[in-house]
Amino acid sequence: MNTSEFCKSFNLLDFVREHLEGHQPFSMSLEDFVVTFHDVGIIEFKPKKESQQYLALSAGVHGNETAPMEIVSDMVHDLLNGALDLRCHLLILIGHPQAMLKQERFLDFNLNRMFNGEWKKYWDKRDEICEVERAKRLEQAVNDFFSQSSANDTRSHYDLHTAIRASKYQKFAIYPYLDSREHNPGVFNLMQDCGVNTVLLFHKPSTVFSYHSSHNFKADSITVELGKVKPFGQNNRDDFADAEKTLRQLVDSTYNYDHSSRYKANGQRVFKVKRELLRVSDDSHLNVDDDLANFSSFDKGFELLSDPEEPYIVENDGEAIVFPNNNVPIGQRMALVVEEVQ
Ligand SMILES: O=C(O)CCC(=O)N[C@@H](CCC(=O)O)C(=O)O
Ligand SMILES: [Zn+2]
Repeated sequence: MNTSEFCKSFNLLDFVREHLEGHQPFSMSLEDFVVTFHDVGIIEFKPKKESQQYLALSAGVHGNETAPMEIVSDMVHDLLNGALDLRCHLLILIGHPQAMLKQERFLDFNLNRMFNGEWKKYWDKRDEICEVERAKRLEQAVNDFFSQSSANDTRSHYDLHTAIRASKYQKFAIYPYLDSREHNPGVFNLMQDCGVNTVLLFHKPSTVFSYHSSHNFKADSITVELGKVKPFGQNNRDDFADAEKTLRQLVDSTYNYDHSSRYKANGQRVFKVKRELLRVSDDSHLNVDDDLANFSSFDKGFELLSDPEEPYIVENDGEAIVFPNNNVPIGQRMALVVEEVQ
């Protein structure tokens, strides 16, 4: 097959399904860029014209979160076929090919709890936990990508997800802890342009993918929850139109970064984490319905987390919950208790 036939028939998700065990790297030179398929689900586009923008887009770090994978797959197809221009350095990552094949969140261990070197703690168990080597490989890809940039270049990483349950605010983002850096208003504005009107500020270092790139490369990184988990083919792509349009504008550089505080005037809600509720024992149990929406709030005095040793009783009216999950192992997050920043 020649390059043009390869590009015309290329479907990223099918290609990933066909190369689950990995493949040898290969590159193709097209008119405006060189594209390198480094490994399964790891594709880098290098523009032939100079660019100071380094953009990493990851999707499918959880294998059942299909809409973001469909979006980046279509973008790759359009790049290869000249329907989308490339004006930045671009890294596309399909996070967890094996979980994607089964449309499951993860197979052995939550991949999005393995970054920022956390996988090293599980290295001896890499034969039992398939996510260990994948976390290492993804980190390496991000490290190689951002290491090519210099101090004056712009680095960004948008880790695209969909949430298990519905949300009171349908699209929201989690801005990782920034160590000593300031939040970038441009990121809030960008989120708003993606249709994301709620941003949650995380309060401490973590092991999620967006924290890895933020912490190690000072990238403008953020985890974006674009809607609710649905099987492949059942996503209504109109629901993602603003996000998709904005991501494409980042790639072809028609997006105008705006560092004003317009997101405030436009009513973007900002929350901060008050408490992370961890499973401390087999008896830890969140007293919430399975279909309770993210950002639902409670009255003071409600026993949100039952546990013989460490229950959590709501301390103030209006405390809200995000990502409640009774199905996590001991030591992992069962929920975030959040409150709105006024
Ligand atoms: O809906 C849920 O309960 C989880 C959705 C999801 O995968 N969220 C990410 C958020 C990562 C972050 O906090 O930046 C996760 O839990 O990994
Ligand atoms: Zn996810």
